[in-house]
Amino acid sequence: MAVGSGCAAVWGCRRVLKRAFSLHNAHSVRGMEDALQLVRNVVPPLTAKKHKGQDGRVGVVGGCREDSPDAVHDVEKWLPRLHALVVGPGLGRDDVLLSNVKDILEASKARGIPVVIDADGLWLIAQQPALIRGYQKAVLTPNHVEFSRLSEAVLGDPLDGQDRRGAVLRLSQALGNVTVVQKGERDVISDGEQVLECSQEGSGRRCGGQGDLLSGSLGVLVHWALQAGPERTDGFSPLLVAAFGACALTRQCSHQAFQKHGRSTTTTDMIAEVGPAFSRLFET
Ligand SMILES: NC(=O)C1=CN([C@@H]2O[C@H](COP(=O)(O)OP(=O)(O)OC[C@H]3O[C@@H](n4cnc5c(N)ncnc54)[C@H](OP(=O)(O)O)[C@@H]3O)[C@@H](O)[C@H]2O)[C@@H](O)CC1
Ligand SMILES: Nc1ncnc2c1ncn2[C@@H]1O[C@H](COP(=O)(O)OP(=O)(O)OP(=O)(O)O)[C@@H](O)[C@H]1O
Ligand SMILES: [Mg+2]
Repeated sequence: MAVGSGCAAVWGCRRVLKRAFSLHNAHSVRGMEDALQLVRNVVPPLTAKKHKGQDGRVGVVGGCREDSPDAVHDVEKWLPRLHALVVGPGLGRDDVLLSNVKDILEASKARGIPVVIDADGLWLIAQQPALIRGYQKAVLTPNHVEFSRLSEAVLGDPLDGQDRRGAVLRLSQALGNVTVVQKGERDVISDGEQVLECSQEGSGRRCGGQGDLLSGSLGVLVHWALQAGPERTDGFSPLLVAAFGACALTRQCSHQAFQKHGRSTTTTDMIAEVGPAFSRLFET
């Protein structure tokens, strides 16, 4: 989407049409370039006027400390400093641990802290959907199987493979418009109102840990998008745009790492690609 004085009129006209289309049809899926531009709109500029942590302090609840008796108290101390929390990567499914994670989620919601819930954090949500129902600062990032478990637990029916967009929309609505990302060949993202699909070219490698890269980068993008506000996301929810950005970044990292390492690509190789991938997608 070219935006400049010469194109202002075109841009303005297209923008009105797009907004009309997108607001009229809640299931509209936006083009990749338009959606990438929305992500660019929320990336905070680097300036000498900022200090450490100002553009995001993100906590990860990944299972090491959450097994201790004082886990909730220990983590709660950090909450006032955090802009977002990522819950789930590497968590495990131990009952005592998940009980602590439940209390940490309750404390985070009470403070209005945005939460990204992935992996075994989703195992907990499938068991207790009420934990995040209606908390519109939550983003869930299920893979195929995790989505099916959630769909079964919340809607009573497993994944409808035919109509992925409808399935994601319905699950989001049933959870009170939390944002849901169904990862897959194309990532389908919905806040129960609108739907975005990310088809950024990734790779054929399905090494473990790629979902962790997605949920971690999403923790940062959620903070940036909420800080930027809906006026920067053209009528789309900031969380929807943040989720699209994390999906595109993760897939681009996979694509770049696979070009270098082929079948031996691991998520560690992908992490090394975050800088160049981010620049390619979001640095104008
Ligand atoms: N960094 C860490 O610590 C990480 C920790 N992790 C943790 O590891 C645990 C296992 O995680 P996971 O993702 O392998 O198990 P899950 O999603 O329950 O799938 C179970 C089975 O479902 C199937 N299946 C899977 N995908 C499918 C598809 N697209 N389409 C169709 N079928 C599909 C497949 O069955 P199979 O084909 O093997 O019979 C698969 O074995 C879990 O606790 C997770 O949190 C991981 O998140 C990785 C990073
Ligand atoms: N069939 C596919 N083709 C291309 N990209 C895919 C495909 N399936 C998943 N991806 C991408 O791979 C990344 C991880 O998705 P995946 O479904 O493997 O998550 P996951 O199972 O939670 O990963 P993890 O092993 O970290 O738990 C996402 O960026 C997703 O878009
Ligand atoms: Mg995963």
